Amino acid sequence: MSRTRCIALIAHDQKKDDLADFARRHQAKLMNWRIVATGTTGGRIKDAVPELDVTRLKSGPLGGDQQIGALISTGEVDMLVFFVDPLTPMPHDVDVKALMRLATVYDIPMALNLATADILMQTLTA
Ligand SMILES: O=C(CO)COP(=O)(O)O
Repeated sequence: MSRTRCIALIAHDQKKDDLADFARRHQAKLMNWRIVATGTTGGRIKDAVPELDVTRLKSGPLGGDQQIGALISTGEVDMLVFFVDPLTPMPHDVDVKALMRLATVYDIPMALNLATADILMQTLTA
């Protein structure tokens, strides 16, 4: 039997409202996925849609991006939605870059903004 597919959801602070709204709008499809999220983002998703299966990892600046990168490298994450804030300097910018690099290395679908994430969700049959 195949395992439940896993999507990683992350948003920088200025984009968390957008991601909470994204989770609400795509709730029906996301219900079929296991979700992993960085700490604060995961809390916001749970608040927005309590029915979703969300595993919260560490907050991004404390290693959460790296944890998600590790899960990608072990084949446990099938898709990445990461609403990045391009206008704010981040102390953990190197971690953000490393995560995007691993998503590219392992060739998993990766959406870095709302428009692309919406298109990605539309391609999912369930
Ligand atoms: O900083 C982040 C991603 O780089 C997100 O972390 P939080 O979800 O803990 O805010």
